[in-house]
Amino acid sequence: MIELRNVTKTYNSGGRPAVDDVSLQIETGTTVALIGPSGCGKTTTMRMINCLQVPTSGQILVNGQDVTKVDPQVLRRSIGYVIQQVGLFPHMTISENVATVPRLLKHDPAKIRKRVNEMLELVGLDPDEMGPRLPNALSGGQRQRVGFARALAADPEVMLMDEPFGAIDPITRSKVQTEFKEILKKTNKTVVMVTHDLDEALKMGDRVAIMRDGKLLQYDAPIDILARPNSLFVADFLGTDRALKQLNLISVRDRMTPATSTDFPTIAPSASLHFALSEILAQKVEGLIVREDGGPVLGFINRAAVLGPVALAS
Ligand SMILES: Nc1ncnc2c1ncn2[C@@H]1O[C@H](COP(=O)(O)OP(=O)(O)OP(=O)(O)O)[C@@H](O)[C@H]1O
Repeated sequence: MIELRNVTKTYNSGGRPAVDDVSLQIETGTTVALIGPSGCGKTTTMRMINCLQVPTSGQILVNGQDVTKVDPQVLRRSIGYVIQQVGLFPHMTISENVATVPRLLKHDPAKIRKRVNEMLELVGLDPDEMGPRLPNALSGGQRQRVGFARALAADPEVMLMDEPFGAIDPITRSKVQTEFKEILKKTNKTVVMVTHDLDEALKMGDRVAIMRDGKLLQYDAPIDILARPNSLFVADFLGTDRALKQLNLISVRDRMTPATSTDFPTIAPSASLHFALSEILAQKVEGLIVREDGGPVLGFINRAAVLGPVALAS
């Protein structure tokens, strides 16, 4: 668990704080996305967790331990860090890059080799094909995967991710987001990520922290933030399509009813209500049969079921 207690950071004494009295708790195994307008203090907040910045006042605890009391080298090796520019060492092979922290930690070479291969496989790269290559022989999306594998290699409990998908094209980004999210859940990482992309924050975050002028305005699950923004600023920030955004966060499985007819197009149970609505509109039908590809009928979803659950505060 990561805990920020009344954390303030002022870069210039007497100036406005970059981070202003922020308190929040991040449960083990969950992901928090920090989001807000440029300059609101997201990056500073994240960088204080691995002591790349030191709080002016307040405390940051990782598993009950004050991060400013831990040797910075030890702290940074125990916290994975993924950044947009990836920062791979250009003259080292992909395998050597992924092995960086385990080598620093002086793990056994055979164990490191095994771990590197496991990590490359985990992020969808073939160790035999990709491992011997240099970073410049990879695409941007592949390099991002290597950066992620490198951060995971030492099996840190905590991962910090600074705009990790910023440099990837939108289609690859969506795929990589889904894969990284699954890996982070499977490996039970506690994650703090900074993003400028609201859809990314809503997709990746178990909770989203919305900041403005150094202050934490709202800290809630995506669905709750969309349903109940606590200020005009947050409501504006979420945009006028926040009802539609809620549909993205709920799956067909959660809203389907028993099927009484099979005479409709089909949709997968894991599809979002947003996708179901667009299919219903595009195909001009009343509803859709829910089933896995080639599997038995699981249920039915109609327009009313899609639109019913959207709850918006007035
Ligand atoms: N090293 C620094 N020295 C002085 N001021 C800084 C430093 N780093 C950040 N700041 C200032 O602190 C404030 C918060 O910056 P920070 O980078 O944390 O915001 P951010 O929300 O991550 O911004 P962005 O979305 O533009 O990356 C800004 O006003 C910024 O100019």
